[in-house]
Amino acid sequence: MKTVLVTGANGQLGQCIQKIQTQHTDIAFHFASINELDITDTKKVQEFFENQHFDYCVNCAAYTNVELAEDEEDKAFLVNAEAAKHLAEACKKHNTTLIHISTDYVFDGEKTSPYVETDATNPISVYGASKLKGETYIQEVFDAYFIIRTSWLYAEFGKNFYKTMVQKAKEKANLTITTEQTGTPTNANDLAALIVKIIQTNNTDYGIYHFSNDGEATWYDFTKEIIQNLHLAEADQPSLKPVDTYKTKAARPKNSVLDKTKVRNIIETISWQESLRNLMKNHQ
Ligand SMILES: NC(=O)C1=CN([C@@H]2O[C@H](COP(=O)(O)OP(=O)(O)OC[C@H]3O[C@@H](n4cnc5c(N)ncnc54)[C@H](OP(=O)(O)O)[C@@H]3O)[C@@H](O)[C@H]2O)C=CC1
Ligand SMILES: Cc1cn([C@H]2C[C@H](O)[C@@H](COP(=O)(O)OP(=O)(O)O[C@H]3O[C@@H](C)C(=O)[C@@H](O)[C@H]3O)O2)c(=O)[nH]c1=O
Repeated sequence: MKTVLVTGANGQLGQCIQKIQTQHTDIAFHFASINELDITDTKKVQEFFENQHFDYCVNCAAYTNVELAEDEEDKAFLVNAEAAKHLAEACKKHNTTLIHISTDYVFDGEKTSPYVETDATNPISVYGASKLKGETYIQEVFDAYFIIRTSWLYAEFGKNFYKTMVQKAKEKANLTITTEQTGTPTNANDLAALIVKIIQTNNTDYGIYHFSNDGEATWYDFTKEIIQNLHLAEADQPSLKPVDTYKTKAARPKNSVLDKTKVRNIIETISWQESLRNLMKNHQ
């Protein structure tokens, strides 16, 4: 029986992993929310690893508010960088493989084709910089890590762009959505499946991986597809307008499409439209 600690377990991704735990009776999960394990509490992290052996630690804990991070730099770096480093140190000491999640926002978006794992990073936001620092720390500490960079996560859980748009569309709001960024929406349930697959197959091809659904979209394209899948009557349709720029505090990469060639050695990938459709059949 493999033992797996999941930090930040009540977040969006953490809940997606919780949802599939019953399908994996060969894995003993310990789901720790921030209340049980605050990953910035170094002493608590050490105690946790001393009290029980974990074969894997899946770090779903993160500071994810891209806008607020511009004003809360210290907090973002504490959670996304310093705490990630301490987790890696605990993993190293206790022979635990770390599966850590990172982001497309480590790139500046100037590349005009999909980003591969070895491309130069150059974050343009505090959030992106804090996540990159977390990656760097982990790599400095040890080798037994999977750093999975993903993009534009959404699911039926937590707070995300998809859920905001579903709610606004149902309220018949006037939506103005940017076409300035191109990336790939990713169903967090698909990422949860990748994480479990790595664990189940005893994969030891450590390193950085890019994972997202297939294809590309602007936030406007994503919103349009969400609304189509709601199958609203003509009279209930919201107004949807593309705009060049939607004013925000944090800068976001113009292009953050990730190349999935490497990760396809582990799992198949599916188009973002298909995965969105699958989710919306069951959750609206
Ligand atoms: N969401 C997205 O679009 C994307 C996310 N990612 C990465 O994927 C990972 C999972 O993201 P997602 O599930 O969407 O994020 P969420 O914000 O939904 O979940 C993060 C969880 O971490 C918790 N948390 C925050 N600080 C701490 C702490 N100090 N100790 C323990 N837990 C803490 C949060 O608790 P609370 O809510 O109480 O603060 C929350 O439950 C993150 O690493 C994120 O950077 C990558 C690309 C896209
Ligand atoms: C709400 C809203 C946003 N936007 C724009 C703002 C922004 O450019 C874009 C995305 O909006 P959000 O701020 O919701 O998304 P954002 O927080 O930037 O999402 C990011 O989260 C972090 C955690 C990641 O790691 C990234 O991969 C990415 O998913 O859409 C509109 O154009 N219209 C709207 O009504």
